[in-house]
Amino acid sequence: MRPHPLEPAARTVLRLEKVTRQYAQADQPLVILKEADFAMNAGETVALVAPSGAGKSTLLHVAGLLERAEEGDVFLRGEPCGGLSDARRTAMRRSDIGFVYQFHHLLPEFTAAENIMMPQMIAGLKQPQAQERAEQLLDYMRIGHRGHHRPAELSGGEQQRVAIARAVANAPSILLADEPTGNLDPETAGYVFEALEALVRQSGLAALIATHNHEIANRMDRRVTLQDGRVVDY
Ligand SMILES: Nc1ncnc2c1ncn2[C@@H]1O[C@H](COP(=O)(O)OP(=O)(O)OP(=O)(O)O)[C@@H](O)[C@H]1O
Repeated sequence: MRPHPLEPAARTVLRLEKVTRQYAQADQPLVILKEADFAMNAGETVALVAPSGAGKSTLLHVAGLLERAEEGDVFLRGEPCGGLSDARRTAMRRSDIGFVYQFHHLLPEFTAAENIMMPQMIAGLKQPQAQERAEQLLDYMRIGHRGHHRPAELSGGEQQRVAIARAVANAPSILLADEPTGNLDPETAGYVFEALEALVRQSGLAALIATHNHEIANRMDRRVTLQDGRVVDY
């Protein structure tokens, strides 16, 4: 249904509508998401807390256009994405969505700054501008002095802060994070998460963060879980 012309502009940046995602098995398919509905507004932070194997990563992959739903659709800023070509989905993902994973997945042969410059230059930015933004982001994450180091020369917390900076390098409107602090000790997890939260709040990103950490979940605007393949608030 079209919004009324006098309504304020829709603030929903991500919406899943009756999304079903299943994996083929020998006997019957393994259904992970079943007619799942979910919506997230600009600037909203949402924690996704569910037991291991419940489908958190699957939900993030479908929401992030890395996997296609068998049924239902994903809407990015109102645009239905299910029927789009792989190339178009990749373009939308690159411009609109940042991903952070449990492991940093930084390119080992490049410095921290270069890792953050890479997605910007793929998006067409010139090297000096990409470098300036990388340096700003490193400063913001309080690791400005580590920009010339390669990932192997950084601590786990520093590596993850570089990964977060890289995820937002192209100024996406949505951040999807899969256990972003799951590989860190509790103290490091705490300060990495603080940096992530500050960045999200400051930039007005909508963030969906899968986590087993209830302290982190409690700091989000909203908490959701997966129940029988559906997304429910708790
Ligand atoms: N490609 C695949 N083929 C078959 N089954 C899969 C595939 N990917 C995931 N699964 C299954 O789907 C279920 C949900 O997996 P998913 O990784 O989404 O869970 P999760 O909640 O993120 O778990 P964790 O907290 O352990 O990371 C699991 O039972 C998993 O084994």
